[in-house]
Amino acid sequence: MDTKIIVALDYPDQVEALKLVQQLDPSLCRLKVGKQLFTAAGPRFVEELVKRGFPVFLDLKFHDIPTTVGLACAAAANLGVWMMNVHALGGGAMLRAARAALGDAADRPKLIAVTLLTSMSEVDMREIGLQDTPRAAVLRLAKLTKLNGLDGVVCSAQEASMLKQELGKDFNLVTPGIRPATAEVGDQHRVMTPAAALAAGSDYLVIGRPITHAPDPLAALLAIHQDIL
Ligand SMILES: O=c1ccn([C@@H]2O[C@H](COP(=O)(O)O)[C@@H](O)[C@H]2O)c(=O)[nH]1
Repeated sequence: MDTKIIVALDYPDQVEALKLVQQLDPSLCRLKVGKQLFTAAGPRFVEELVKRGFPVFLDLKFHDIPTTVGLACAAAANLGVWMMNVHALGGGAMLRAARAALGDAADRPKLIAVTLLTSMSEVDMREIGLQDTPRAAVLRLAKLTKLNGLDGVVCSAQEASMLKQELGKDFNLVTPGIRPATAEVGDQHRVMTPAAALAAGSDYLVIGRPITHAPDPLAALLAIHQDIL
């Protein structure tokens, strides 16, 4: 099964992460390794997840000068990950360097760019000098991402239908901020339920705490599968 669910393994170390991973298999979910787990467990743990057959999204959101980002993307590709990302706010030259570093082999990792973090509201945008709406900023950054040859973006599911319409069905939309109706929203602002996100055009749903903080994470994941059947 080509699953659309990406479980965010936001755990303090590999021992904690493996408690969940050992209950999973690649037909149930893809896995995301972010800054916390990567910093604690390192690249060898990413390789271990790849070895177990999971498509791994390395969510390190690179944002630096173009040369540094290109070299970081090349190093990430060597881990055998399925997907990696950078921040679109790094600009066109940085996006091109990231894309160029991955080459054109058929099995290269997918490269996507974060538009506007799903935790950000219009108030947060004003604080950093962005004067438009989240939708306008996301569209602008997604267009820049596509123009520079990347495979898709991280956005909220609230922007998914607009982006599918504007940028086409092959441009991947990876959406965190997914919350089953009964889940706590926490620090996310632009959220949607799993079923609504898929209906809106999300290609992949990134889900962390609604699964990892559940009393029975496997049961929580299976319940989401049922919900989106
Ligand atoms: O805009 C973004 C980009 C990345 N994330 C990451 O996704 C997960 C979401 O976890 P939840 O516990 O389901 O909120 C987390 O790893 C973030 O770093 C995001 O939320 N928004």
